[in-house]
Amino acid sequence: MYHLTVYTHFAAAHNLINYQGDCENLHGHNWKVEVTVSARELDKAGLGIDFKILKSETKEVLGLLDHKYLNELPPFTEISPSSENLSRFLFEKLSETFNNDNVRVTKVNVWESDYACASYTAD
Ligand SMILES: Nc1nc2c(c(=O)[nH]1)N=C([C@H](O)[C@H](O)COP(=O)(O)OP(=O)(O)OP(=O)(O)O)CN2
Ligand SMILES: [Zn+2]
Repeated sequence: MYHLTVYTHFAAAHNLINYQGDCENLHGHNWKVEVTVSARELDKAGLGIDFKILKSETKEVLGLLDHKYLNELPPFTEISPSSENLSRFLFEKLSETFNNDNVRVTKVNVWESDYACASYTAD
């Protein structure tokens, strides 16, 4: 199995729901997002999936969140827009985009700072 990872980012505002502390107040982050897909086979060019496609399609999905107030967007009107919930949301959206007979999204890391990251994986 081949594992490919791309790295991109988005900026947004949020406030945590059901949280007691500073983060219940409106604030923002420049989230960094790492997407890993796994490919069983390579094409004739030796690629599992072209990084160009992986990056451009990932950016399109992140466009749903970029420069938005996350708490106004489903499902974050109902669940807290924590990095954990963002990683699962992005994992599911990116799986709709990329999964096929050969390629599957296997991990999404969401970094809300240089020091703190949440991940969602296939298992
Ligand atoms: N497990 C999680 N914990 C926290 C999350 C989260 O998504 N998952 N999110 C937050 C807040 O979003 C908050 O903005 C982060 O605050 P904090 O950790 O205090 O970050 P700072 O950059 O301000 O770091 P300092 O170390 O306090 O300078 C909180 N927890
Ligand atoms: Zn925050």
